[in-house]
Amino acid sequence: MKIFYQRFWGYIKEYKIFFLIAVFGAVLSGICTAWTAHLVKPTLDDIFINKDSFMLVLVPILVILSFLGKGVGILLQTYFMNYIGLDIIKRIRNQMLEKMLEMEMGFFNSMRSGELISRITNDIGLIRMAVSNYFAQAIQEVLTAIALIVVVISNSPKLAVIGLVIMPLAIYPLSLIIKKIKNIARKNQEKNSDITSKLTEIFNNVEIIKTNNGEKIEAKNFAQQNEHFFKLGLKSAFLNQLNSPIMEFLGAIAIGLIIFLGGNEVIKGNLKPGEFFSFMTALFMLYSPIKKLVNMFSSAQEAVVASDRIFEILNRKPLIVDGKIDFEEDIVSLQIQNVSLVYEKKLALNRVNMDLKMNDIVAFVGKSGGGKSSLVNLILRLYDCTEGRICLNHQDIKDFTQYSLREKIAVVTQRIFIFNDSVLANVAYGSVVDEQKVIEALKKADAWDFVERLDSGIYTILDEFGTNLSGGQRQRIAIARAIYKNSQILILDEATSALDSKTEESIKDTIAKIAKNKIVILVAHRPSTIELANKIYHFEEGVITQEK
Ligand SMILES: Nc1ncnc2c1ncn2[C@@H]1O[C@H](COP(=O)(O)OP(=O)(O)OP(=O)(O)O)[C@@H](O)[C@H]1O
Repeated sequence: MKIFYQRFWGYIKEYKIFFLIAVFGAVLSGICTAWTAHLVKPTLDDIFINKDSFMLVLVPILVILSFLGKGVGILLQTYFMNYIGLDIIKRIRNQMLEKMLEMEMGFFNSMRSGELISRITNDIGLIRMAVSNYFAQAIQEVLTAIALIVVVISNSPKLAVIGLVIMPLAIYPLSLIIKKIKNIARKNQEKNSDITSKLTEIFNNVEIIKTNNGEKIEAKNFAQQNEHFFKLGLKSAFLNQLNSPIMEFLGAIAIGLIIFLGGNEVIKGNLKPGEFFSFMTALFMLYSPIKKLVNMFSSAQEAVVASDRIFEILNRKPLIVDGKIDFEEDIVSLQIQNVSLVYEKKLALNRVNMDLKMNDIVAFVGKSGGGKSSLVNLILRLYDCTEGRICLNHQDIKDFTQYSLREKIAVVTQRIFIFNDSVLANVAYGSVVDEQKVIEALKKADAWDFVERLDSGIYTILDEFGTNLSGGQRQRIAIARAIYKNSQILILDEATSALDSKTEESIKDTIAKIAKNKIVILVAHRPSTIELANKIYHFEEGVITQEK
């Protein structure tokens, strides 16, 4: 809990003025609340018993003013704290995505996408309440409680002892419950991640699920996870509610005792009725802030767990450390020197060597799983070599910033990314948009014919994953994107596998034409694609076995 507030205090400090206004609102409403309890005393003693006509006018005005003050205070507090809370949440959400995108590929392989989505949406949602409301509300409730305790003690210190001694007795059972709530909150949030992961998996694979008649299996698996989630939610709701009856029971004991003892004092004439009722009103009113504080503390457990999950990501350092040099010169050569790559335990590349020069068109061939795509991933620095090094113009790529390195490389991989945006934005993705250049790239990639015929041409919005395109059309958009980038290294990893032989032939001509002053790497199985290459590297189980 302490760590939680320390973490967010760092953020809140940046909104000093707004925070001070909110605290002023909290103080105002706290004082006004206590003042209303105090007004019971002049109402009884001065108006009813002493029949004071001046007080008859003054007390109602003071009542109205104190409620007005309370309302204004609450409004100031809630508006400014919500502003601070929502703004912090917005910033943390942005920071989280930026941080996640900085992570190496291994991070994404080990975390399910649903888990990441859940942290960035659900977990952040959970801390919102705590940051927006609990900080100022806690201040307000503590101040209200202190002010009411002052009223209680000033009316009868003797009776106050009874009321105020019972309170700490409640702390022990409540602390046990709160500990349990925290455990359940952790399980609950993990389960929520499981559910989001399952849903992402289902929606991303809906075609396969349908073709394999998997709807019932998926629905059943989901229902099981959902049932578990429901049980945890119910348990947490029950424990959260258990606080109130415990507090109420102990409160009733205190009030019963006070009525007995206080009534006795009034009968004996040691205490005025006004003092007693003011005391009782303040004590009744004291119950509300204390109950709210206890409830807030137990609800904040979810936020504490969520903030642990959020800061686990925010404090994590990417394993791929960015280089310092902006790589600006032209690429003349690419060296792969004694490179090995181990994914967790799997040896994917074993002491690979290669020396490529500008104007080379090389082909990586070999059986599936041989390590071709792994080498491409290393050149792109999506992973770091476990051993050996990769150099551009004889300088280790680790020295360069990842941004400047990837600016120099255009890739079409087996997995084609189409964004839910226009053809124009899809082709120019990551670069400055130039319509004429996009059309040129589409023409070179043999995609212009079909794009031109789309309803809005290059402005047609493509569906997520490019589901409104055929496999071959998707591939041609991806090739156009690589051509548009006009980088000095062009990597085509099975980039023409979905094309008919005539289109493939035409794209081959384009590649031959644009290969000038570039290094082109073709990862391929088909002999037709390999024809272009002046060097062929044969991969088998991570080793280059043949070189022509
Ligand atoms: N992210 C990963 N984590 C663990 N192992 C991986 C990962 N990616 C690839 N591998 C393993 O590394 C080996 C080489 O895979 P790679 O994708 O480089 O082969 P490839 O030659 O490109 O195959 P294909 O022609 O089928 O695309 C395979 O045994 C594969 O199972």
